[in-house]
Amino acid sequence: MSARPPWTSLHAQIHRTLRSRHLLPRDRRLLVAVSGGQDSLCLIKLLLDLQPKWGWFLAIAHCNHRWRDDSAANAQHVANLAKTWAIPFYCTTADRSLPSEAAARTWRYQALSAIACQNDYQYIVTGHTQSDRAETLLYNLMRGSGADGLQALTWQRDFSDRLQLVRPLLEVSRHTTAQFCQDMQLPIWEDATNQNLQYARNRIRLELIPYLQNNFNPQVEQALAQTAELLHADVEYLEFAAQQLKHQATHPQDPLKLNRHILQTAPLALQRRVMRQFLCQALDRSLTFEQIEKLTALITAPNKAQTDPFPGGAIAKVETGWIYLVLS
Ligand SMILES: Nc1ncnc2c1ncn2[C@@H]1O[C@H](COP(=O)(O)OP(=O)(O)OP(=O)(O)O)[C@@H](O)[C@H]1O
Repeated sequence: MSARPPWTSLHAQIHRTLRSRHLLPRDRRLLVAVSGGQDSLCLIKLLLDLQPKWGWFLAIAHCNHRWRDDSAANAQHVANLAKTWAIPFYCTTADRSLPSEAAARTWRYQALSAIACQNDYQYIVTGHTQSDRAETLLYNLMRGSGADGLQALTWQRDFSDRLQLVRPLLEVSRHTTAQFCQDMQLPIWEDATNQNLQYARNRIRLELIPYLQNNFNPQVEQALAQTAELLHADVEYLEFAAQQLKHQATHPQDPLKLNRHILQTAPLALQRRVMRQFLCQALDRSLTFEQIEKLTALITAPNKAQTDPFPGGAIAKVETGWIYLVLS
């Protein structure tokens, strides 16, 4: 008989989080995204240890960006771990060079979704931590994000009707995942690019956060993550209220026409969100703050006012009580 795994306070914390937030229901098929770094190793070990209580079917997915000389060795390292734990392993390798961190991220999520869909997994689980959440909030704050960007990394996100992304470690610091890996003797694969100060994200992690911890608040990561959590609830509510307002303001026979009188009585926060939802849906792309502001301005603009063309050529115009979008 194999010995039972040790039960630590972190096991108990994650067990409680999964239960209270209903993140990963029992008996589901989970695809765990493992880079080989400390956070995702901590995640997979916790899920393996909790598995008997929850009845999940676990598998590992690794994405090889081919960014580093040791990328193939890194993938092999994760493959070996999956073999040791006797769980399925899926690996995708990029077939083109990925020009930026953002491009790599987009490719990675597409690759993970494809593996999940082809092999019938309902959940992709990642090892994002409280520290990632705090860093993402700071990064987006400096880029001028609204609350939507500052809610930074949510516990779960729908990829489709049948596939969800879940991040169970959002209340766990990177310090804790490192300690856990050490205690459990998990073989971390160190990613040398994490130390490269050319990347803004690394400068935030290695320079800005330590500065804030030393000079302002030792618990700054926790405080920022808490801000993200509060903003998340606000954003959820505002998006819901905006959806309802958009529904009321949309012309019953023409989805490209909005009633200005209804919008004029709403607060600016909702006007902006309605305009963003309306434009994103009609043009099927995300838009900049300035483009949404131009459309919002039409709510109170004189009759016959219009915007410059949006990407793709569409123009919004005012016709007495209505704003309507003319697609090119
Ligand atoms: N190469 C990889 N293969 C599989 N999973 C990965 C890989 N890289 C990252 N992940 C998953 O994503 C999580 C977050 O990693 P990291 O913080 O490096 O990514 P990121 O680019 O900042 O992602 P995001 O934009 O989603 O925050 C990891 O804990 C892991 O679960």
